Amino acid sequence: MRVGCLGPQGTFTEEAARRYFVEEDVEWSLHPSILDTLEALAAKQVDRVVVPIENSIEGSVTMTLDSLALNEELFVEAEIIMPIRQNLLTVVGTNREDIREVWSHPQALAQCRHYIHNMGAAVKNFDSTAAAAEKLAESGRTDVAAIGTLLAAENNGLEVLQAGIQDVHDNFTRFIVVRRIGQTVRSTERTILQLQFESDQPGALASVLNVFAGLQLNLSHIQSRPTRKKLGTYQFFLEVEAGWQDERMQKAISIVQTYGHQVRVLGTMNRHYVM
Ligand SMILES: O=C(O)C(=O)C[C@]1(C(=O)O)C=C[C@@H](O)C=C1
Repeated sequence: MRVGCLGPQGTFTEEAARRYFVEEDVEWSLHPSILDTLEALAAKQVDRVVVPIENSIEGSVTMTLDSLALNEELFVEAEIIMPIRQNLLTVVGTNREDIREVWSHPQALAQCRHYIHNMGAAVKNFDSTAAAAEKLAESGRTDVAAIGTLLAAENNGLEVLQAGIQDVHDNFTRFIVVRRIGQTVRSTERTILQLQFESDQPGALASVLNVFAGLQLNLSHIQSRPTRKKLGTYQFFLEVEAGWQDERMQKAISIVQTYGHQVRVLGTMNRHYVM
């Protein structure tokens, strides 16, 4: 199986993907950004991709949600949860007092926001934590640090100046495994829905939420995102604690559709912890 994820080697996503697909015979394909990873799946260059969707400190990875919403070919088939330990990586011989800039992926920088603020350093965004580590090693700069994995330090000959620098000790990221639509995916645990309202009316969202409540379906996540059509108009992503094939789930979807709202099933997934 060909599996795609964010590269270069040593990203958190690659770590999660390798731990999840541990028993499969995988041909790995690393991509420069989350968007490129999902595009490779749509273009049939790979069979599955793993992308981050939410972090316990910083919240949703909106690029992933928006891409799922825009591309009707994609379907989520599993969920992976992995603990995230951020590390301050430097060129050998760097003094902490000399660090003026910190380079990393925006999600990683956000997870260490207070730590970086206390250092008095500026931040610079990269497409992945491993890309930042690679660029730091190439530059040889001793006034810059990168934030990333221990593997990225090892791969690039960087020193781990400090480990576990995320602002909250218990830090977890949720990743999803995505495939192209086609074959039926079975799961018992969770379904992701995209909800769009035809018109803005009082109680529209409340009436939808009541349908799930009435059928004893627990919502584990709700996120609003712009419709991208008009300022101040939103679509919603709901995660519901039941598989797509669950009778109550099917019933909830058809009731919401009879209200005239658009509901699309973005995937159905069981949860896997990789430690
Ligand atoms: O840059 C990486 O290493 C990634 O795998 C991306 C990513 C993310 O976008 O959330 C994955 C896990 C961590 O939360 C930090 C960064």
